[in-house]
Amino acid sequence: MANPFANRQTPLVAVPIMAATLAEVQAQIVPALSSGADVIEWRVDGLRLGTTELAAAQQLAARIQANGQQLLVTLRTQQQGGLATAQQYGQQVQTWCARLRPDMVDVEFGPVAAAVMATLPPLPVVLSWHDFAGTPADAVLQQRLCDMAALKPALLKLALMPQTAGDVLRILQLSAWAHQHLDVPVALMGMGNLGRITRVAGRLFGTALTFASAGVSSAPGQMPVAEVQRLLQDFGK
Ligand SMILES: O=C1C[C@@](O)(C(=O)O)C[C@@H](O)[C@@H]1O
Repeated sequence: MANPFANRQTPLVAVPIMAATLAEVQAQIVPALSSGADVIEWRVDGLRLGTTELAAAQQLAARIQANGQQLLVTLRTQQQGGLATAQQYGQQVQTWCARLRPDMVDVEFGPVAAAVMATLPPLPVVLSWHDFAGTPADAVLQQRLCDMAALKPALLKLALMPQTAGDVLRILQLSAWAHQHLDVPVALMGMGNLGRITRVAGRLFGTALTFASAGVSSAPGQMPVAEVQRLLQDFGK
């Protein structure tokens, strides 16, 4: 299985779809398809499909792939800033993979991550961890990244909430450190306005994936996709 995040010069750009109903997905998918983003992240936490709507949802997933974009399915739990319950988390992720047949899948880092990964189909796994309150100490984050890398996902993703310019610098520095020292591609981002620079400076600091908005934002600080693409090019020169 090829790793789409390996050896990237420029980060892949993902845009989220985050909807409660099929009608909302249908509306959000239109700008996402024409956005030029490499990846569409379908945040399925919070999505309620009626029994007759599954086939239509599957067609939307296939449309993303036919459009040459990679489909990332993410079920974000309440503990990590999403809407899904943590109950039977692995089972829920498995079910969404079977339904939408994505190209890659998000798994939240935690005590059950390894067991969850073992039950999934052979897809690239984006192993994620969020802190919506702050940016923990460097030693804590380095240890977390090492623990995550031990599970051998396709990508390690940390989203942190910088509170000071110093935190922003630490995120960028940690990104460069992880890129150099770990044998797994990484994506580190700062949320909120302060963190925005981390979403566009990835070419300098070794980030393999960044998140932008095609109308809908799934985290504070996401910028419009065209702006992110332009700045990624500018800062990488
Ligand atoms: O993990 C991430 C990163 C993210 O939280 C961000 O900060 O852009 C947005 C989420 O949708 C995604 O699953």
